[in-house]
Amino acid sequence: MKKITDKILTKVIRQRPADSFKGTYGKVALVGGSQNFGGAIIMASLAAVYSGAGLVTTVSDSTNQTSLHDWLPEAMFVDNNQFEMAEPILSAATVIVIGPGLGTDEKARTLLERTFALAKPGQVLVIDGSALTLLANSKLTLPSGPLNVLTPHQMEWQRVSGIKIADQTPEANLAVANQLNAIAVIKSHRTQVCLNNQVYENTGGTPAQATGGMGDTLAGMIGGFTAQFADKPAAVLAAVYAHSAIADQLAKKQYVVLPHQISESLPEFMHAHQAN
Ligand SMILES: NC(=O)C1=CN([C@@H]2O[C@H](COP(=O)(O)OP(=O)(O)OC[C@H]3O[C@@H](n4cnc5c(N)ncnc54)[C@H](OP(=O)(O)O)[C@@H]3O)[C@@H](O)[C@H]2O)[C@@H](O)CC1
Ligand SMILES: Nc1ncnc2c1ncn2[C@@H]1O[C@H](COP(=O)(O)OP(=O)(O)O)[C@@H](O)[C@H]1O
Ligand SMILES: [Mg+2]
Repeated sequence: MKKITDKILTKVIRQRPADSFKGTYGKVALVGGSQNFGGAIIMASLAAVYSGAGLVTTVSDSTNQTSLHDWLPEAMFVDNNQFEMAEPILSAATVIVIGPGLGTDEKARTLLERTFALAKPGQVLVIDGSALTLLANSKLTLPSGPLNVLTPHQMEWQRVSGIKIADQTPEANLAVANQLNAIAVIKSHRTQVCLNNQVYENTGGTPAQATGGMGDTLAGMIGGFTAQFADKPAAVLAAVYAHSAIADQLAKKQYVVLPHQISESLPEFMHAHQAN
């Protein structure tokens, strides 16, 4: 199994060209956040902005708008009850992230179906949290156009792949990822990424990360990294590594690392690990 190490950072994170503007760094649209799980989509949106996406739009339940803007005035907002307003934004996005806090009710399933119907070639579609549970339970198929990136924890992967947690070996996981024609980021204390018929194991991470919202943050980071860096598979690996490396750094002085602290550390961390 290949290892994901700090080498991936300078391979992916580039010094920004002077002659650039927000459009150079990609548009990320994030769909999620029910009335009960608003925090999840706020944390994912925070991660997308702080990892450097040029323009970020959050499509969520209207009850989440004020809290989102308290945390993140940089994000635009569309009420998911007016999904027709979100459609052109999703169509124009470089990356769509769907699932953090989406929930699994009928409204959520419709939002997932409509998003899948819009996703197209050239886009990256990051599927996380509730969207994975819905994918497994409602027998939806992944859209064939975009580069699909699945970010399950082990139980979500069990639901999607049918492989019980105890049987989730690299070989078994890779076989299903290949069958789905997707990148699978299978999260645990040592996250494994199935990509291009290889399994990569992350070398960072700490139990200080074991807190709600940590995966929502990773989904937003994968969104931000794939929006702005050309090599999309490498950008996924770099986001996975950076997420845990920042946590490892903070955990030297903290008993627990909060998801929003990972996001807030991203600009300095990326500055320190950029290549010329
Ligand atoms: N602030 C917010 O708004 C937050 C909103 N969130 C949003 O909530 C939605 C539901 O996501 P979810 O992950 O909380 O619930 P679900 O999919 O039912 O999985 C949990 C079940 O799986 C089991 N399990 C086994 N192995 C596991 C593993 N390695 N890692 C994790 N779980 C593992 C686990 O076992 P147990 O803990 O009971 O032993 C339990 O039975 C989703 O949209 C998410 O984005 C959260 O991010 C939190 C913050
Ligand atoms: N003990 C641990 N060591 C390293 N990383 C961990 C540990 N526990 C959790 N994590 C990381 O935290 C994240 C949890 O994701 P997830 O369960 O989807 O969280 P949530 O849905 O609450 O945001 C994953 O990236 C996982 O690798
Ligand atoms: Mg999660």
